[in-house]
Amino acid sequence: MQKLELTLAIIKPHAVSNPVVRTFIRNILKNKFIVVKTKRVTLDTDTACKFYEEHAGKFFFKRLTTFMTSGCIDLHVLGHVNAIQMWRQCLGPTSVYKGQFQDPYCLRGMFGISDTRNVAHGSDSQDSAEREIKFFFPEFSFYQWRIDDEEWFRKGPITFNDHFFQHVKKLA
Ligand SMILES: Nc1ncnc2c1ncn2[C@@H]1O[C@H](COP(=O)(O)OP(=O)(O)OP(=O)(O)O)[C@@H](O)[C@H]1O
Repeated sequence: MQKLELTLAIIKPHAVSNPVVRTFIRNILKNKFIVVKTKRVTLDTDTACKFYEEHAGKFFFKRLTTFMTSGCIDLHVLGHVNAIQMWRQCLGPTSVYKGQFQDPYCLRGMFGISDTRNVAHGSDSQDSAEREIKFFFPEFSFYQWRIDDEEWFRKGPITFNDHFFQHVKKLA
């Protein structure tokens, strides 16, 4: 049986505040992933700087942290056998301009405004997924999570097989 992989998706402020983009992303999440946990928060500057500390000193750091504190963000823990790569594939390249040329149907290609306002974040490895999920969901237990029961996440057609759900039940 394949192991369930988790990743952290952050929907950035300009995407959360746009109902069309928000609904589009929500449909992707509910059709392609199991949404394990979700919450909406507004970051303060200290938290944003800590989350992006690996970029401290880079020319875009101030711009990035100011943007990330400018409105609500949506945090989602996503599950799939290949969650990290799949979500990053949905996002497309960091550079919106590259996205528009390489894969015009990726989220950043379609809805990105600039390299900073590039729609959403996705963990880039299993280690960073674990660190980032714990950062925003300190209470999260990797062995005792449950499938989020928000109505709009439950409605969608989820196309996972029985083995997958048995595995999910065992973990929950
Ligand atoms: N050259 C740049 N100019 C402006 N903003 C940038 C630039 N490079 C990165 N950023 C911002 O910093 C964030 C983190 O950068 P990183 O290099 O980790 O990109 P990523 O791994 O593609 O994106 P993310 O970590 O957000 O999923 C990017 O999502 C983007 O908002």
